[in-house]
Amino acid sequence: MSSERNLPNILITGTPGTGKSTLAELAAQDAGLSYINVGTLVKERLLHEGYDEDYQSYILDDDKVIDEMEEQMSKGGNIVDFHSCELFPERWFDLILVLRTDNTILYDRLVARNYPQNKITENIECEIFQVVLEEARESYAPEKVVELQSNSVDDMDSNASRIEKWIEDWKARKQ
Ligand SMILES: Nc1ncnc2c1ncn2[C@@H]1O[C@H](COP(=O)(O)OP(=O)(O)O)[C@@H](O)[C@H]1O
Repeated sequence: MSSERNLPNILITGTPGTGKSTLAELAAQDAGLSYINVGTLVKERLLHEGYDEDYQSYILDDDKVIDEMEEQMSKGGNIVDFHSCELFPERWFDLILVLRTDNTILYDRLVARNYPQNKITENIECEIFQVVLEEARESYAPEKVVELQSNSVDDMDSNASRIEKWIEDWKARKQ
């Protein structure tokens, strides 16, 4: 399906706090692509079935999310940011990047966000057991899934450069 698009779609996923939003915004800006923060979209367009007070997060309505995004995704040129990846159609993405962060660094980032303890524990366990990476490998072709370290600002810069280069290569292959 990617042949129908003139620009690629990239998914940046990973445990909350690994740096998805920071990297996705930077990469979208560098490449002139659109940035889609699915969490924000869910909140603003009411694409959920309510709020889980214990985990302080919205319960997604997957069908509404897909319907809302379908048209823009079919055009290409999107960098999508979300902490889960199995709900999206496989055909949407040309590259799936899974950000990884060392536990102690991730812990400090989540504490700085004032997350409740149960949500911090859940997310640290999610990172230890590489839940999102496994989910990505099960949901997408293995050659499209790339794991990226996201511990430092240097990591972020090199990840942004890698994405920029990958987009250029994708466009060159299209011509
Ligand atoms: N590679 C990185 N190195 C250092 N700090 C980072 C890095 N990526 C993100 N951060 C910081 O970590 C926090 C969480 O980043 P954010 O992009 O909001 O994560 P996510 O979108 O995955 O929840 C922010 O304060 C951000 O500035």
